[in-house]
Order: sequence, then structure tokens, then C-alpha cells
Amino acid sequence: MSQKKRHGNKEKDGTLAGLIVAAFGRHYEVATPAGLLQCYTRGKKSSFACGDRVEVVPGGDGQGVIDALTPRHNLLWRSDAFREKLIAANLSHILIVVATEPGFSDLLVSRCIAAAESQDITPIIVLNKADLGERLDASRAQLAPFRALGYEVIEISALQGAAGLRERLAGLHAILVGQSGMGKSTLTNALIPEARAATREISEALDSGKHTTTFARLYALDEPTAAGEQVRKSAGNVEGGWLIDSPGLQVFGLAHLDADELAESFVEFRPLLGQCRFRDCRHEAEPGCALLAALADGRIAPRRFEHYRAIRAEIAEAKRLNPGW
Ligand SMILES: Nc1nc2c(ncn2[C@@H]2O[C@H](COP(=O)(O)OP(=O)(O)OP(=O)(O)O)[C@@H](O)[C@H]2O)c(=O)[nH]1
Ligand SMILES: [Zn+2]
Repeated sequence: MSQKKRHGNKEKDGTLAGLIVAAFGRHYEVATPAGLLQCYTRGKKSSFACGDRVEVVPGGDGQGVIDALTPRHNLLWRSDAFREKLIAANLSHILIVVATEPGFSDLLVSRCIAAAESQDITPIIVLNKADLGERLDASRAQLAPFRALGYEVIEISALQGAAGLRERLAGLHAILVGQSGMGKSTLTNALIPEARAATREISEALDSGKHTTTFARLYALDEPTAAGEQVRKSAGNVEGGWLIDSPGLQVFGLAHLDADELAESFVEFRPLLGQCRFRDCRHEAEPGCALLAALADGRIAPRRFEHYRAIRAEIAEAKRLNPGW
């Protein structure tokens, strides 16, 4: 919706343009020109995410009702056979946090990348705990296939302030995702001082086994001034860049993708798709398969092909369990 239309609405029917900064089930926190409002939805169905732009009808007392959703540029979500979970909307980048210790799943990295690529979101891999030198080479080796594809890898130490990353994030609309233990909370705290209290609660909830807890929060990123200083913004001012902190992620199901979409989300497969001898090639053992040929001569990394196979099998299983997908 254009700026003009939005302002027109505001005058005409009293709605405010807002940005969802936190989603708790059916209750949302929305940043608006009138400040932060606690909002509800009208209907029974509530399917908004952090990063969604909405129209809000303010109701006094700092409350409001979400009236309409502005069309999304994209939506990051995950799903298994029976459930889907919206993660965040309108993202420019996804920061996939991994660490030198205690080891990370490169399959999970491929999953996050596939989810991002399928929605035109740019992935950046953040290798944390680079100060722990013993495992650094092994972690770099594990990330080599991603680096070879052109994915940006940024090495940091969240404990030492995550130097460099803050500048990289200026103006972006990004989300931090990662397995538990990668130092995501430490990183959020280093990047966004006001995040401190909230993240502790998330960790505790996850430790007690409540993995269904949904809690993501959007924080405005400070914009450096011409003089290079960071200026604190007032709460609710989310006009510039922002960062969404999401709960620790152990699984990232992609049941909502079909087989073709999954293959498309592996960027190295893209030039090869449509080149197989059989139109309906499943890239398993078919003669004349362009992907298998590329795997055999090293154009596709074996590890990435394993990831593709693993995710494809899981999607097939989800569709078998729930043919409605
Ligand atoms: N050496 C080192 N340790 C770090 C760094 N960042 C985080 N840690 C440590 O790693 C452990 C996990 O950090 P958290 O920030 O709690 O990790 P998390 O990924 O948020 O994990 P959950 O809270 O379980 O989701 C803590 O003991 C941190 O102190 C780092 O850059 N270097
Ligand atoms: Zn094929």
C-alpha cells in the first residue's frame, strides 16, 4: 500500500499503519506512529508474524485491533506433516547462527537456506565463538560448501561484542535463527542492549522442554550517524533497519515445499533443472540425470546432495502422513 493511501486511511477511518514487533499466539505488539499498541485480531484465525505490516484501529488504553494485513514481500515459515509455524515476514536477510562449539548441524544450515531461498531472502551464515580456536578450522571446513556457493560467512565472537556484525546489519530487515547453544542470546544482547531481559525467559522456557513456545521479537537497529556514533532510538521507532530474535530452533521442517520448489531452493541445482533426460526425473538413479552427473564430477558438493535427499525424503513422508499438504 502506498504511503499516500495509508495516510489517507489514517485521516478517513482512524486506522494507523503499524509493524508487528512481537507475536504471542493471538495477541500482538504493534509499533505505530502513536507508540506501541497491544493488539488483538477480530476473527478466530490469527496468522500474523513479526515483521508484518498491518493496519490497526486504536482503542485507547494502549490497545488496538488489527484490521488488515499489508501484502507481504515474503514469509519465513516452517512446517511438518501436521503443523505450520510462521516465523517472520518482510525479511531482507536471515542470519543463520552456528558456532565452533558445541558443534552444529550443517543439515539445519541447508534447511534454513532452502527456506530463505524459496522466499527470496538472503542468507548470511554467522560463525560464532571464533575465539575458541581449536575447533575453528573444523567449523570452517564444515562451512566450505556454503562458502563455495557464494554464501557470506561472517566470523564473530559474541562474547567479545560481535565487532563488525553490527555495521553489516545497518538498514537490513533481518532475523537471527540458530540451534540452541550457538550463542544466539549472547549475540542478541551484544547487538541490542534492550534485548537482555526477554532472551533469558526464552532460554528457560526451552530448557524446560516447552519447545512449542513461540516468541519472536523485533528490535530496531540503531543507525550510525555520519560521525559514526550509534544513536538510541525511542521505543517503537522501527523506520530503519531491524532485527528479529527468534527462539532456538532444533528443527526446520519444510513440508510446505513441493519437490520442485525444494530443488529450486538449492541454488547450485538451478542451472541444471530441466536438463535431465526424463522430464519427471526424481534425481535418484535415473539415467541421464543432470544433477547426478554434476554430483559425480564435483559441481555439486556431496554433502549438499545428502542434505537435499534428506529433506526431500522428509517432505515425502510428511505428504504421506498428511495428503492434504
Ligand atoms: N567462547 C565463547 N563463548 C560464547 C560466545 N557466545 C556465546 N558463548 C557461550 O555459549 C553458551 C551459550 O550461549 P547462549 O547465548 O546462551 O546460547 P543460545 O544459542 O542463545 O542458546 P539458548 O539460550 O539455549 O537458545 C554460553 O555459555 C555463552 O557464554 C562466544 O563468542 N565465545
Ligand atoms: Zn535428474
